[in-house]
Amino acid sequence: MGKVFVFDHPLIQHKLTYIRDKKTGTKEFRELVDEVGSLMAFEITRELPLEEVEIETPVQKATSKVLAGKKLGLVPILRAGIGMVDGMLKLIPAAKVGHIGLYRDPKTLQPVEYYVKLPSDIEERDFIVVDPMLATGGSAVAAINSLKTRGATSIRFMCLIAAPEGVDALKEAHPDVDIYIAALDEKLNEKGYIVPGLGDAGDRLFGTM
Ligand SMILES: O=P(O)(O)OC[C@H]1O[C@H](OP(=O)(O)OP(=O)(O)O)[C@H](O)[C@@H]1O
Ligand SMILES: O=c1cc[nH]c(=O)[nH]1
Ligand SMILES: [Mg+2]
Repeated sequence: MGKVFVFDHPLIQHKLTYIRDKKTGTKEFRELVDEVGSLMAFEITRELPLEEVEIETPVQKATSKVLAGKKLGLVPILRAGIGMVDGMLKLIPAAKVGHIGLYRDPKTLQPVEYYVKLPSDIEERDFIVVDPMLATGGSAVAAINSLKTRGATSIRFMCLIAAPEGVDALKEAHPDVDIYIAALDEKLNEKGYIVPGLGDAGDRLFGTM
């Protein structure tokens, strides 16, 4: 079964409070989501494998560590996932970025896929699917289905805020996928929004309320 990790680093928790606050406007919201994207990228890459290489410092020859293993692929779920990608790329600039476009039908809450563009070397990469919100879980499950159908075998999911319903749905559908979140909230409301949540992440990022 996939594991769930909550990033309780004080800087992430502090910034998340201002992201949640309805008084935070679009510009600041975007900046904060970008910053938390970087901080979460730092945490999620903690276990990346290293290998020793030979180098020469100005003083003498030395062995030192560099990243080894499979290359990374980031896959934001459009639109809102885009808000976290630049922050992540600041720390892992060589990652390739695929995009999966999905919106949640407001009546049925079912995801509707409208765009998929992924790196060509899918089997070679460890993917991190990124979306600020894991609500019913429908969008994350569909995005990961889409990646797996195209050949991805190593996938993790990262979001800012998750509802217990979304975590359960994702674990059930994709038990091989570990989930990384900044906060696990209380529940979903009758419209499928996370409570207390932050509202509609895409609308707040792009100012489309
Ligand atoms: O877990 P779920 O119930 O599927 O809900 C979560 C999805 O809803 C939001 O996207 P939205 O449909 O609002 O699209 P947007 O990013 O274009 O605003 C959010 O960014 C997730 O993708
Ligand atoms: O609370 C929620 C639920 C789904 N999508 C959002 O953007 N926010
Ligand atoms: Mg939205």
